[in-house]
Amino acid sequence: MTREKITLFDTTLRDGQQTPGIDFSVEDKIAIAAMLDAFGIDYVEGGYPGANPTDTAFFSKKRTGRARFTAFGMTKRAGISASNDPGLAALLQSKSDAVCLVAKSWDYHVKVALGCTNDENLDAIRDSVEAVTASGKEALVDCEHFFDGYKANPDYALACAKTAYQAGARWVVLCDTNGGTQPPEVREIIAAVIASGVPGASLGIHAHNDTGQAVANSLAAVEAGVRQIQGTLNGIGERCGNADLTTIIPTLCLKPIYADRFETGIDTDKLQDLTRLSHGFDELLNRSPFAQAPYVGASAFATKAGIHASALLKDPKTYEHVEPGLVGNFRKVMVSDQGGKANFINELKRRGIPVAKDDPKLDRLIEIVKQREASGYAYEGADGSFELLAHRTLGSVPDFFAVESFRVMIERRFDSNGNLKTVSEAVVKMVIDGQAVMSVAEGDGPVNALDIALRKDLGKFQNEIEDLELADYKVRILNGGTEAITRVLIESTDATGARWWTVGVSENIIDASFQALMDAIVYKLMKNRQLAGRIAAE
Ligand SMILES: CC(=O)SCCNC(=O)CCNC(=O)[C@H](O)C(C)(C)COP(=O)(O)OP(=O)(O)OC[C@H]1O[C@@H](n2cnc3c(N)ncnc32)[C@H](O)[C@@H]1OP(=O)(O)O
Ligand SMILES: CC(=O)C(=O)O
Repeated sequence: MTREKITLFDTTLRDGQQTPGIDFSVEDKIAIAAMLDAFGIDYVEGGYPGANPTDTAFFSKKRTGRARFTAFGMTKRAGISASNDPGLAALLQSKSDAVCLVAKSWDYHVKVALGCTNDENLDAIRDSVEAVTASGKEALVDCEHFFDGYKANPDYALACAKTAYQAGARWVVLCDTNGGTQPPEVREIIAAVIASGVPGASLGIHAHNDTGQAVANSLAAVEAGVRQIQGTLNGIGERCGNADLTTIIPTLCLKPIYADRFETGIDTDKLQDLTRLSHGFDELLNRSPFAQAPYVGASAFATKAGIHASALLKDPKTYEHVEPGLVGNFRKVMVSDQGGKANFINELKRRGIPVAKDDPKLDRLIEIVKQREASGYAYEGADGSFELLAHRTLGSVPDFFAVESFRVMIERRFDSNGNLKTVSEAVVKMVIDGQAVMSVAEGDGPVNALDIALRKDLGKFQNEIEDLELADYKVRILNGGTEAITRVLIESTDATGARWWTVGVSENIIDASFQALMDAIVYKLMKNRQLAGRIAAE
């Protein structure tokens, strides 16, 4: 059976640009357009030429190879002709292949926002579409507020869609601009549009996520007959965002209910790039990927619960809806107080630490982890500390050095120029090979001072930790009030590029930091001796 094509339209660079806190430069746009083009998206909407210098510069050249490079802008204003409308002229002059015109389709908006008559708006839609097609570009029309408009005045909303179609728009896109429409309403209204004479093969859906239904509404629209989906990478977009293409694409490709009937043009190899695409985009935005994102999140195939892990390790299908590798993601079985023997054996094996299921030391390790997690530790995010704890419980860790004491002082004083300054100083006393060593250091803050002092003189191990760097530091207060417990997580890295997290917990933030710093150093010394960090490929 031949499958019908679902056309993928990406508006990351246009609606995504309307996300609070997101502001792309021309260079960002060039990089993102290239990523989308290479992935196999059919249309890349790049922005609004004429509205701002960035978008005008971006559209001074064609930026995609395979994908249709699409400019966005509004229909001509009422009262002037299409040929005299400067906004429309900027769209036609841009180096785009297609123009997506936003048109009002709710009579209330025509009256309130445009201040013109319903017929003048229909004329604006018709004349603008004709001007685009006459220029040799493909025309698309985003019918803004289509679903709300249909509920208020079905005849007028349908007239807008039909006018766009009859004027020559290749795609008439039904927009749930305010994001409040529900999937059954989407199905019903699209059936009415198709019955009015606009074929499903010319219809698209543009859904916002204000009730968390953008993906569901997009899929409902496909079921009802539309054949183009508009969305964004990682669901960015105005307010709560747009339909997330990183969820929609794998659903269309991997779920038989869609995959048996439709094709997206994204083949198996490309689909395996999906997680990389999603994370690469977040990297460009300088933000952490959302761990619980469907398909592509770090937790999407992570199993914490012991009962799940036990079955998953017998057959992954027991707790996975699709195989993680199909979208370029990984299975992860975590150790925590929610874990049973299966979680621990799997994680230890991954780290090259053999242990038998009936080894009483394994029961002891599980007991320690559960007790410690109850007191505030979190080992699922502290792989380095977990590995050290496992070595200490199941085998041994060399006594590289012993810390006799440490002291941290914070002083607010005037410096020699008379400026008030807060100074942190740390003193650490250690014993290495029977020899007492004392280090004193100043730092930007107390933890920094302690870190510098700890690593200032490690005797015969000093040259081994020269490349050790503190990459990240996170503090969490676990319960409020005077009983507050502090959990510190520290990420370390070294010249090999390896990264590991260590944890410390105490009523005192300096003490918690000290524990995490100590684990970071001991892990590094173990790693140098290939006693730790031997992680099997996932
Ligand atoms: C649902 C959506 O996401 S639509 C996309 C929205 N995106 C953006 O608005 C981002 C880019 N926009 C801009 O930079 C500016 O709004 C511009 C350059 C487009 C226009 O700026 P200005 O000319 O200063 O107008 P302003 O933004 O104040 O108001 C919008 C104008 O467009 C008119 N307009 C809005 N939609 C349409 C439409 N579909 N067709 C014709 N005119 C429209 C409004 O009536 C208003 O006209 P008015 O100034 O006579 O009252
Ligand atoms: C066009 C658009 O972005 C919307 O209606 O939401």
